[in-house]
Amino acid sequence: MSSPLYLAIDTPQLDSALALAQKVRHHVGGLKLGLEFFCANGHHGVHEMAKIGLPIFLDLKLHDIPNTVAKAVQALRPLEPAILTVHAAGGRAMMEEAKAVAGLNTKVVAVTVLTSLDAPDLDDIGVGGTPHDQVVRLAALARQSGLDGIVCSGQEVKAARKVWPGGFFVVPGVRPADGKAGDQKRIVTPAQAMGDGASILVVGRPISQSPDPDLAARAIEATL
Ligand SMILES: O=C(O)c1cc(=O)[nH]c(=O)n1[C@@H]1O[C@H](COP(=O)(O)O)[C@@H](O)[C@H]1O
Repeated sequence: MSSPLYLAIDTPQLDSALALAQKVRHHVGGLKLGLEFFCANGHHGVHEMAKIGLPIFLDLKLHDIPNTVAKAVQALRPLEPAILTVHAAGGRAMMEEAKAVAGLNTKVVAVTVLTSLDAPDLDDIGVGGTPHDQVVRLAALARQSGLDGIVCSGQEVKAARKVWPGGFFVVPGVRPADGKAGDQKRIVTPAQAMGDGASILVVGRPISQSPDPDLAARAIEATL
């Protein structure tokens, strides 16, 4: 079985992205390409990364009116990503349209509450209640909208799994017990996230900033 560990390749430089992916490719299950990579390298960059032979998770967190998001998803179809993200806060119609035009082999997953936000941050943007309640609410909405799953922190994955037993749950913001949180606020260990029902884990800096990325990936894998 392939590893549930997806490496977040957060760099705009194609050569560094390729070099990092080559180093860890035997110990991760997929590569996540985000906004900074895509803005700098576009479709060409995704094609180059796909040559490594691992599934590609295209994390563009689309969030706009339904028509615009649907057209963007259509424009991404030739890339055939294994996973694609949209923001659940874009609403039901936006999620329905994104799923309707995505390729059959692409899982469309909705970002619920970013792992960099805590309860006071939600309050600042006018969202009452806890991250936990908001994640559970948006998980139910993503499910009703026909998506394949959600992105949430490891702190809510157990509760989200209860409302959506068959969902595909992506958990970023995981940190080994001695790892630096950085800008992440709702962190758990990789083992806890998997035990609580994550389908895959997204890990960036604990691997990419390590002096030995392959060793760091293997050390995380060994805890799962
Ligand atoms: O959609 C994501 O992947 C995502 C959602 C979220 O709520 N939090 C989050 O950190 N991410 C992504 O997961 C990765 C986490 O990176 P590290 O904090 O370096 O492990 C980054 O690429 C983020 O863009």
